[in-house]
Amino acid sequence: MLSLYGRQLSSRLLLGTAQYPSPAVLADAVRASKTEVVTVSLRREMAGGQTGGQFWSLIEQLGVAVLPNTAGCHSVKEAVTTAHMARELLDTNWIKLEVIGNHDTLQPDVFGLVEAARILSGDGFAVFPYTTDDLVVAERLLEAGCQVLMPWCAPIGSAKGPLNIDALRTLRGHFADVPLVVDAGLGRPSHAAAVMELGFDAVLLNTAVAKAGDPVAMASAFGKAVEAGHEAFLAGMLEPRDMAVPSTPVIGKAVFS
Ligand SMILES: CC(=O)[C@@H](O)[C@H](O)COP(=O)(O)O
Repeated sequence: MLSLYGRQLSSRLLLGTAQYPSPAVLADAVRASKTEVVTVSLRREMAGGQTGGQFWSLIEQLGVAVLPNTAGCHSVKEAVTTAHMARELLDTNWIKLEVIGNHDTLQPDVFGLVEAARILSGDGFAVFPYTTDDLVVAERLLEAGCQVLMPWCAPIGSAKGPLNIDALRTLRGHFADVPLVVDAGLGRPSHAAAVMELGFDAVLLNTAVAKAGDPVAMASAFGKAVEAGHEAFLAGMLEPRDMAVPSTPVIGKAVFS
């Protein structure tokens, strides 16, 4: 079981709710993925979003936990205010904290992120910070009160997959006891399996499912890939070797003359 801020989850896939072709497809994708947590942009959905007021009843019907996010916030003040609104409206102290630092890359402003994380942790929030794969920033976020980290593997919506496997491996090695969720930039189920094979606890993704030719089938594929990657990690994988090693024993081989 995955434990995030004391909540036990069977699924290690967290799914975004934006950009689906229709509310019905979103609902079917959530079910097919078997996720138990969806993230919702408070700013977008409060502004009417893609589905208007019906969106919230749809999410309620799905029976999944809601992780509100501060997507679209570019300053500490905006992010903190949005988090407080989310807590009041959705009755949860969970917040996926995004403080965007650059319009083109949508990469986090890690300085603002640490500041906002400190404020919100002090205010009693369970903060899920969307961060880079930088080790020192990760340390600062933990010092600020975060108990979960969400490093990116590539820029949001890029579908590039893990750009810096070594940095992700370093994070995993360094923070053996901290739940680490890879967030953003995944494009294919094999990307999800690859980071889960490194020992990450979960992945969060949106675009690769919502924008797939068949979002429901893709949600199902990602769900399976996450599970396969985790199972492989637990099973203990063979390290790559330089030399060939025969997989068929020589002793007892039939002799043809
Ligand atoms: C929905 C959400 O929170 C995104 O900001 C998240 O980071 C996912 O990124 P992808 O869309 O690249 O999967």
